Amino acid sequence: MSLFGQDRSFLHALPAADRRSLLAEGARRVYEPGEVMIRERDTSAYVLALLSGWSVVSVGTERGSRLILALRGAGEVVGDLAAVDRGPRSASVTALGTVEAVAVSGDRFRRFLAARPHATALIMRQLATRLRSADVERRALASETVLQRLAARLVELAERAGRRADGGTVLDLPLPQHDLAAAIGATREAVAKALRLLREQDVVRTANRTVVVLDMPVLVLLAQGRARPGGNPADESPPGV
Ligand SMILES: Nc1ncnc2c1ncn2[C@@H]1O[C@@H]2COP(=O)(O)O[C@H]2[C@H]1O
Repeated sequence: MSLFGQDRSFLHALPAADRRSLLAEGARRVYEPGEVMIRERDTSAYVLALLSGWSVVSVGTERGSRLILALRGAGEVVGDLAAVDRGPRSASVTALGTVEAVAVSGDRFRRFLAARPHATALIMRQLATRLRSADVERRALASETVLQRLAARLVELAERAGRRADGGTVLDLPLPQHDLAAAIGATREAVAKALRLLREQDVVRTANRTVVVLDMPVLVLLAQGRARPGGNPADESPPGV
């Protein structure tokens, strides 16, 4: 499962001349931390090419909570679905920190793609990656414990946003810790319980906005469902964890 996009973002994969043309089609915008850049179900159709900062893609749930679908950063485009299919916005996109972007109207973005088959192919690849990731996510939700899903998320965040320090891998989370629950489709209580298990076994250490992974090999095994907290095969996870 993956919160992040492809290694090579849309803007970076475009030839430099095309990248300049696309950015010249739009207007620069700066979003403050927490500002909604795109609102779920809106009928707007602009595309945002992200220049810097992190944004979070999420949907509201029936229970009034939110489910985090993805994190998007510099070089990526968001808002492509409405621009392509002219439907309402499929999700909200919110700035995590300050985000700098260029907003290109849906019409201009479609014209840009129509004139450049390789750019259209990149968008198709992005959609394919997203669909694959959504399939993996559905399987995880249907079959994995909260502990396993949390471990997998932490491994991913460590690989993509981790740095070696403090005797482990420090995750300077682009995501506040309390959003971890929203990122694995679990309740906060279940995530707090899973984190406690990981802490008790010295697999992670947690502080305000950071998580330090102390034992990556065990975290990876937990993510793969090949280890149990405490390492005792008889030590079954309680239901929901
Ligand atoms: N599962 C997802 N993964 C990554 N990005 C998404 C996902 N779902 C929606 N988005 C992005 O969020 C945007 C919301 O507005 P759009 O539907 O126009 O386009 C959407 C995509 O760019």
